[in-house]
Amino acid sequence: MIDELIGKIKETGNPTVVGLDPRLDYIPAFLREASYDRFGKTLEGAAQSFLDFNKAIIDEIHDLVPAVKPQVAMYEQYGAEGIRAYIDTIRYAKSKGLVVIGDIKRSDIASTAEAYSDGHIGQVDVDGQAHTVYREDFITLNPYLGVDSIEPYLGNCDRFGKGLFILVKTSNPNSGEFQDLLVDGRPLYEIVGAKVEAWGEKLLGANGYSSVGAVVGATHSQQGIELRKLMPRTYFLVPGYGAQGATAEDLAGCFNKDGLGAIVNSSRGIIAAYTKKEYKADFSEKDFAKAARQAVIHMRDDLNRVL
Ligand SMILES: O=c1ccn([C@@H]2O[C@H](COP(=O)(O)O)[C@@H](O)[C@H]2O)c(=O)[nH]1
Repeated sequence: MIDELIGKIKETGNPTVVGLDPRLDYIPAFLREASYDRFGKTLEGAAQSFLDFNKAIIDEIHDLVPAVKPQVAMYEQYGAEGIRAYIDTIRYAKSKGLVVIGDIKRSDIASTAEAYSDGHIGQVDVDGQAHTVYREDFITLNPYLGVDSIEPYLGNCDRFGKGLFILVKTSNPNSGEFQDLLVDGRPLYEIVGAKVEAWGEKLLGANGYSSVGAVVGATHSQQGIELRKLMPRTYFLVPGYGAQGATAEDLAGCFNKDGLGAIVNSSRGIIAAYTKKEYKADFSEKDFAKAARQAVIHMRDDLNRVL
C-alpha cells in the first residue's frame, strides 16, 4: 500500500492529506438545513450533512491530493448513522482515486485487535461468506499494548495489501508526559520508533519504504528530525500543521532529501477554510469546497517551498 501512496504523492506533487473531521459548526447552514428538511434534527440529519459536506470537498480536492484522513471520532459520536457516513465517505473517496487513512487509533489485546483488524483492513466471515466492511487503505494504531497487539494488523497488511500508521510522537501539547520519559537513558518515543521500524521490515515496498508507518507530530520539530534519522524506511504521517500551529519549516525535518518520507495532515485548516478571515473575502459559505481547494493549493505550495 505504501507504494500506491507514494505513487499518488509523486503524481500530485503534493505530500498533503486532507483530514475529513466534520463538525456541525463547520457545515454551512444551507447544507445542514437541506439535511434537516429530509431527516429532521436527528442523528441521521447530522450524519447526512457530514456526507454531503465531505463529498463536495472530495469533488474539489481529489485531483490535488494523494489522500484523505477521516477521523472516526467525528462520525462515531452520532452512532450507527455516523458510522454509515464514515463508511460512505471512505467509499466515495476511493471511487475518486484517493488513498484513505482511517484515523481510528485502536489498541487492544490480540484477540480483540483481530476483530478491529478484520473489520477495518481485512475481511469478516459470516458463516463462510466473506465481507469487507470499512475498507480503509491505512489505519492508525496505538502501540501501548506491545507487539502482540499489533500482529493481527501486520498479518492483514500482508494479506490484503494495507498499511498502518502507528503513534510514535503525537502532536498534542502533553505528548511528552509519557512519550518523552527516559527509559535506560533513551526517550520512550525513540524506543517505540525503533520498534515500529523493525515491525515494518517485512512490509517494505519497491520505493524502499514500509507499509508500516509512524505518526510524528509536526509540533515537535526536533523530535521529528531525530526520528527521521532513526527510522529511515518508515513513512511518517505528520499532523499538527495549520490549526495546531506548526509551520512548514517545523516539519521539514520529517522528510528525506528525496522529498519523500512524510505526508502532512491538515483537517480544520482545509475543511473549515471558508470560515477563516483570509478566505472570507473571496469565498461565501456556498463556496466552502472551493475555499478548501484554495487552502490545499496554499498548503501544497507552502510544503514544496521547504522540501
Ligand atoms: O498526534 C496526533 C495524532 C492524530 N491527530 C489527528 O489529526 C487531526 C488533526 O486535525 P487539525 O484540525 O489539522 O488539527 C485530528 O483528526 C487529530 O485527531 C493529531 O492531531 N495529532
